[in-house]
Amino acid sequence: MTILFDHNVQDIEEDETKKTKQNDVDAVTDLVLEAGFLHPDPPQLQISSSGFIAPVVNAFGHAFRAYDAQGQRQKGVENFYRLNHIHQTFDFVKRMREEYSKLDKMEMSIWECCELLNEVVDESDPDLDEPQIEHLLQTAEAIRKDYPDEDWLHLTALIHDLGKVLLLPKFGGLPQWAVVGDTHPLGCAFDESIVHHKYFIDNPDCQNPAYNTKNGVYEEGCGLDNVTISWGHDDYMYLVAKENKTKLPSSGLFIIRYHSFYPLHRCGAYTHLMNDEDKANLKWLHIFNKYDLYSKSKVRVDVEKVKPYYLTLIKKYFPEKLRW
Ligand SMILES: O[C@H]1[C@H](O)[C@@H](O)[C@H](O)[C@@H](O)[C@H]1O
Ligand SMILES: [Fe+2]
Ligand SMILES: [Fe+2]
Repeated sequence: MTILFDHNVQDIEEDETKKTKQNDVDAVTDLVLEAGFLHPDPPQLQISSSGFIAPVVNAFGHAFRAYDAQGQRQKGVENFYRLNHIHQTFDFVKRMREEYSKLDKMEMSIWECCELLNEVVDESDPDLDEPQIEHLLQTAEAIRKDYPDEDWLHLTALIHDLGKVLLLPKFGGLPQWAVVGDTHPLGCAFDESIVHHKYFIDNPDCQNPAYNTKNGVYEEGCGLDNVTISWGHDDYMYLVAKENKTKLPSSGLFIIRYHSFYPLHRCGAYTHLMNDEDKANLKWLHIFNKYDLYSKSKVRVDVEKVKPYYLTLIKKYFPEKLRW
């Protein structure tokens, strides 16, 4: 089997190498092997310098995040991004943040929310068509295996996509383009690395010269907290966690808030807007992203078996009931 090194994340991983034992990092591989879509030839695993083993193909037999591949699912995904890029404007995001900061939609616990995600399927995702609760547990269990001592990271993984409840009628029933998919800043130029960039041509913000330069309405180094990012499940869950006074560390909140910001954490775009705290937190986001992306598989996690562990974490970091 060919071994490919993932240079993108290499520098962060060097610090982590000690923590990560080779025979402890096969959670993802196990899941994929059991599902039976790995073959020794051609090579279907990538091994990064830390020993993290990532499958090269997704459950549909395509490369991960292959937005330009042919197929029915890709067509739906492209249409999703067309709508997302046309309708997410600076003003739209401001209105959404105002509305959802009220947290007046619902009262419930974190676990109750996990169960609600059983109803949710994400149309923006070329790699997954399982109910979202599977994805939450797959991500959390995979990261738990490799980072057994970082319980905050396990819980962060479990809750990172809970914001997708915005799709449900009780939470306003927002359309998919306002909830899922990758995110990007508004109020400055749309970077070429954004998936299906061509559709921004019909976004009204393109007509506003103040929004069309590299810095736009921002100052270099202003910090991501001061940047308006397209509205969706990331920012909503960040608001919920913060306003309900979670005890998660700032790196956990950063992961939740920016995990869909692929132009930044995959492509290195918009880094000029970061401050020092963002840079420190980005290291954890890089680690998290591998598990978020490559743990997507058809192999189900036994929910009842792992539930007691996650309930203790929820109790440690969150109040019993949260306002949503
Ligand atoms: O399609 C996916 C999905 O919606 C994820 O939850 C999100 O975090 C990713 O950025 C996106 O590409
Ligand atoms: Fe997500
Ligand atoms: Fe996710």
